[in-house]
Amino acid sequence: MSYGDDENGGFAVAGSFPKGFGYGPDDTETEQPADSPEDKPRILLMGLRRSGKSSIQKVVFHKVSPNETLFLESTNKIVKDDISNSSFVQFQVWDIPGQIDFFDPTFDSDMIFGGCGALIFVIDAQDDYIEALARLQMAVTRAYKINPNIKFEVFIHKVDGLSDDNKIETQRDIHQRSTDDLAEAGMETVHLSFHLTSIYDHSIFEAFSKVVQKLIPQLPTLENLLNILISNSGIEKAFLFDVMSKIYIATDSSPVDMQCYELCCDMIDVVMDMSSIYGARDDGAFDGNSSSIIKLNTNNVLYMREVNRHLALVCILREDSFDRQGLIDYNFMCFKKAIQQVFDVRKQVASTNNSDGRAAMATSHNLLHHNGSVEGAAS
Ligand SMILES: Nc1nc2c(ncn2[C@@H]2O[C@H](COP(=O)(O)OP(=O)(O)OP(=O)(O)O)[C@@H](O)[C@H]2O)c(=O)[nH]1
Repeated sequence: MSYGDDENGGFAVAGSFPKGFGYGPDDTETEQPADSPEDKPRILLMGLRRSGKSSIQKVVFHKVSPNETLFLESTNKIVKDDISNSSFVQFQVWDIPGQIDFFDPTFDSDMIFGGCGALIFVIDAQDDYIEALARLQMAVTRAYKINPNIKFEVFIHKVDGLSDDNKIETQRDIHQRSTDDLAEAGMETVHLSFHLTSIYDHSIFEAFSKVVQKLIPQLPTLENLLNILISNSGIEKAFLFDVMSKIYIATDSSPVDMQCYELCCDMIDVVMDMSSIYGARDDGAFDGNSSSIIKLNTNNVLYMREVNRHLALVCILREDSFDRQGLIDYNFMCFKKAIQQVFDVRKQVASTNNSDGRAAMATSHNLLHHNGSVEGAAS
């Protein structure tokens, strides 16, 4: 059974968009004015020196291998990395040097925290973290006063060096101490989220995915669409990936199994490598009609379909469900159309705002990169 118009019609997204978001300047197919880099929503990476901030940025967004980060030079000034050119997610990642002094008059906290969507605080779990926790509290207090909408994310990082028991104990201890510190400062309403991360496995991509998802206003709609797709196609798990960064911007509502996520990431790597060698386009990237099937010896199939220039659907399903590939493909086409509609609504809202003279200002919600025309991306 495929899903029809009635079910698709269920996503009333128009009213849910915040006013004033725009599209990425690199999207030549849109008519929206370009945001200046300073206006783009940003994710801040903070933490003590050598905690691993630059490494995270390089591994997730620049395809640097973890070993190459071993001898990274210390960052001395704020590094602004605009990742919107290659990615569906439209933001800047700012790497704030560990030694920066929040009370220094040259540190423009209003500007830095004002347009910030999420603040990621990186704590080196292999080191003594007492100083890091004091610093975390200082950063959160300062940032929250300026912008109470910031999402605070704590990466308990470098956990590759810890045993499983130790990881859990460290997370519990950091959680306890940091929430106690905040309560003492009268800020018990501030919510911190904790993630165990390492650049040596997929945990850093998973954690970044969770951070980015919180900043995507269309997330519930995307999740609904994925739920409908999988339940009607015999798919076990589906991820909507930003191909370049391997961040998944949405998945269906069944729990995420790390192994399954890793398989899907590996599939993206394989397919991108193949297309960079044999792809028809100069940039080697997928086009809108690309697909790939990998059959595993566990009787499962990995199936990847390109949604647009930046996004791909990667799903895992049992081999016997894949016998009905025609049905899956039909449902996928409906899914792709629905995704297109979601972003078309967004485009309309933005252009209405612009024609009213309310120029699109970037907000923390301004994350998704609209790919003007799905058909346009297909060769
Ligand atoms: N074992 C392990 N080492 C890591 C991990 N992430 C980063 N490192 C190492 O930590 C060291 C410091 O990393 P950087 O990325 O330079 O740290 P930083 O926070 O940017 O440091 P500053 O620029 O001084 O603020 C490097 O040698 C990295 O290889 C990790 O997940 N596990």
